[in-house]
Amino acid sequence: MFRFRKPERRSTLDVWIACGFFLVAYIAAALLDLNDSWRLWTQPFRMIGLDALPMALAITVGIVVWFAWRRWQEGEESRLALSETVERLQVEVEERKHAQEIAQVLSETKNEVLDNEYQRSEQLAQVSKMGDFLAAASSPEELKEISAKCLRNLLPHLTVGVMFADKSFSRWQLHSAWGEYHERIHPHVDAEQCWVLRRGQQYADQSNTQTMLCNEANVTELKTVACYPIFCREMQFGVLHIRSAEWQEHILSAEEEKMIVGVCNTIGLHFYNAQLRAELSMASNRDELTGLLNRRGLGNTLKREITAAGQQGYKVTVAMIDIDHFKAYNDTYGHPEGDKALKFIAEQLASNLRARDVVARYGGEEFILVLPNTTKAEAYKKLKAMLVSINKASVSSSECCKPITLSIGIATSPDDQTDEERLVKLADTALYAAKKRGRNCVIPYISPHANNRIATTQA
Ligand SMILES: Nc1nc2c(ncn2[C@@H]2O[C@H](COP(=O)(O)OP(=O)(O)OP(=O)(O)O)[C@@H](O)[C@H]2O)c(=O)[nH]1
Repeated sequence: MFRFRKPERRSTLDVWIACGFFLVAYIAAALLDLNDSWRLWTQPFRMIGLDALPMALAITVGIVVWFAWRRWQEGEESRLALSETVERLQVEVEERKHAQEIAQVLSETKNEVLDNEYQRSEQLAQVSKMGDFLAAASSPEELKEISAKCLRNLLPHLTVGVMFADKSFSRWQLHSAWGEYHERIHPHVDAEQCWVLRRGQQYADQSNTQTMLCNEANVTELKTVACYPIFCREMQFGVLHIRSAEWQEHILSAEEEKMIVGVCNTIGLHFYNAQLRAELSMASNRDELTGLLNRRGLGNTLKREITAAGQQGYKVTVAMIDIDHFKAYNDTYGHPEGDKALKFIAEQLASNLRARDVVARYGGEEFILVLPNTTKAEAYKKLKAMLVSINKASVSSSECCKPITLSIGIATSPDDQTDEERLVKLADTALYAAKKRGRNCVIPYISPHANNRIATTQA
């Protein structure tokens, strides 16, 4: 392709070209001069003495041709310059277009990243809110409700079932389900059939073989399954079950999965804490030796019963029970035998009660019975019979080294007192009278004076 020459080189070339033209014109003129017709044609000029005119004309023609050629060449050069400029501009336009496309892609990616970040921060806010609510939950039912709600907010677009263990931890009941195919999720699953529960790990199946699927997954027409355990320290509390009607390599993206596993672990931790709290509260309200309520456990129960009795207009009778000569029993047969005897009495008392009655170990060898909806006379009759039956049972039981007798004092609310502590104190006053009266008897509280009199009267 023709390229532009630099101006200084072009001017030198132009001189040479002009000389060339001149030479060509001169040679042409000389050759023409040899030609007859040329001589004939220039004859008139010679006759009038203008011999040089043909040469001058030839030179002029040469110069004109040269100028025409120069003009043509310059036009060619500017056309070339123009086409190069156009080419350059086209390249520039292409480059700009490309840059614009990159900018567009970058801006879209940025928006996507921002959207994802926003979504993630929303989800984190929800998870942290869930953590607060879970920490404040006061029952397993509340924990289940809060967990299911949070999971629903995090995975609203999928078919999901949230299952929690029943009391025996052998069956997982469907608590909540949502999504297009939620009706196809089974209402319960047995622990032995669930790979998540058996392995204690998340389980996903996106193959179309279904060989490893639990019965729950096989019977439904849904295809891909992903299950996540809700557990803590080997204790399984629930399962998050996600289904899809399509074969999918991943139901959840890697990011979503990471978040869901974290949420399930948090829920598991709260269930575990709640269980620990319940066990702790149970332990602090229970007597270790007999398994009965202890004095702390009794406090709340007695208060509740007295309030209910006041509201519903019935009577509650409290019986304070003490084993007779228990120090001597311990001294004679040893402390371990004394423990056995205490357990025996606890079992006897519990087995003689109605479902609503409460028995507690008040301390040492003292027990308390709370008998709702029982008058003093009814309690007296019932406890007298109990006294005899426990004594009889102790005779034949291998738990007791010798027959055991009990002394019992009773007081009734609202007749004697409506305050639980004072009511127990009155029952204790009656018990003191029973001891004084010779033990192995039931004494109702009447008044300090009357009880004193009863105590000193021979049985
Ligand atoms: N084995 C055993 N003995 C206990 C336990 N708690 C308290 N005791 C014993 O219970 C006995 C109570 O004795 P006391 O308060 O003198 O009464 P008692 O000997 O039963 O005499 P009375 O009540 O007047 O008939 C003490 O010897 C305590 O050591 C326990 O958990 N296990």
